[in-house]
Amino acid sequence: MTNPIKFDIKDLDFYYGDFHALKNINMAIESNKVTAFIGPSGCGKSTFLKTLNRMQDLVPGTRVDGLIRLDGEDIYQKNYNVNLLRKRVGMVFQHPNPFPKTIYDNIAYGPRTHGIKDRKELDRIVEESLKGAAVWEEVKDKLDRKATDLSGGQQQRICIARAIANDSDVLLMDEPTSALDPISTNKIEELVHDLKNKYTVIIVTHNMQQAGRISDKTAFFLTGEVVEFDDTEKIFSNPVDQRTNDYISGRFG
Ligand SMILES: Nc1ncnc2c1ncn2[C@@H]1O[C@H](COP(=O)(O)OP(=O)(O)OP(=O)(O)O)[C@@H](O)[C@H]1O
Repeated sequence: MTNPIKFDIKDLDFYYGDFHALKNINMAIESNKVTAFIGPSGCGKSTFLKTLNRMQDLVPGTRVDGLIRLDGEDIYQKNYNVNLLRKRVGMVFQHPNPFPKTIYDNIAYGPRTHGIKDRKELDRIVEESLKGAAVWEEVKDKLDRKATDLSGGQQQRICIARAIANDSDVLLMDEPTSALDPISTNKIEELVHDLKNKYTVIIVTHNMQQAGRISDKTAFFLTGEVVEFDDTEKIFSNPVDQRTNDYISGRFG
C-alpha cells in the first residue's frame, strides 16, 4: 500500500564548500512508514537527513540545490518558517542529549518556547509525550529528577519524547541506538515500530539487521548518491543494483 507522500525530493544536490556531498537525489518518502538510510561511512546519509529539517543551514559554507517539498510545500522557499519546520520535523541523535534539566522540563521546553504556559496543558503534553516514547512508567514518579541521571536507553527515549512533544509529525533519527545496549536497542526498535502509526520516521542506521527489522523502505547510499530505494524486503532479498547486493552481503562498507 502506498501512503501519501510526506517528503518529495527532486534533483537535490548539497555542497560543503567545494565538496559535493549529495548528488542528484530523487526520493518520495511516504507518510506513516519507517524509511531507513543505509550505506558505508561518509556516503551522505546524515547530510541528507539534516537537509530535511534544514539543520544544515547552521553549517557555514553549505549550499543546497534542488527541491524538497514537505506535504507539497517547498521547505527551502524564501521566507519559509524554519522554526515551524523544526517543530514539525523533530530529530533524535546518535548520543542521547537531554538538557541538564529535570525530566519534566526537558519535555516541556519546546511547548513552553512555543508559548504554552498553562500548567495543566503542559502536564498533559509531558505525560502524553512520555507515554508516546514508552518511558512514562519508568519515570512518572521522578519527573523532577535530572534527565541526565537516567540510563542511556531511558535518556534516548526522553529525547524521543522531547521531539514528539512539539506536535511533530516527522521524526528524523540519526543512528539512535548505536550508543545503546541490546536491551535498550530492542526497546527503541519496538518504539519506532509503534511510532509510525502517528509519525513518519526516517532513520539512519549502520545496522543492516536493524534496517531489515524496523523499516518499510530502505535507501542505499554510496558516495553521495542513492543507488537504490525500494521496499526493505526487496532491497534485502532481491536488489536490482550489484553494488547494493555487494553491500548487503557484507562485501564492502
Ligand atoms: N560539516 C562538514 N564539513 C565538511 N564536510 C562534511 C561535513 N559534514 C560531513 N562532511 C562530509 O560529507 C560526507 C558525508 O558525510 P555524512 O556525515 O553525511 O556521511 P554518513 O553517511 O552519515 O557517514 P557516517 O555513517 O559515518 O555517519 C563525508 O565525506 C563527510 O566527511
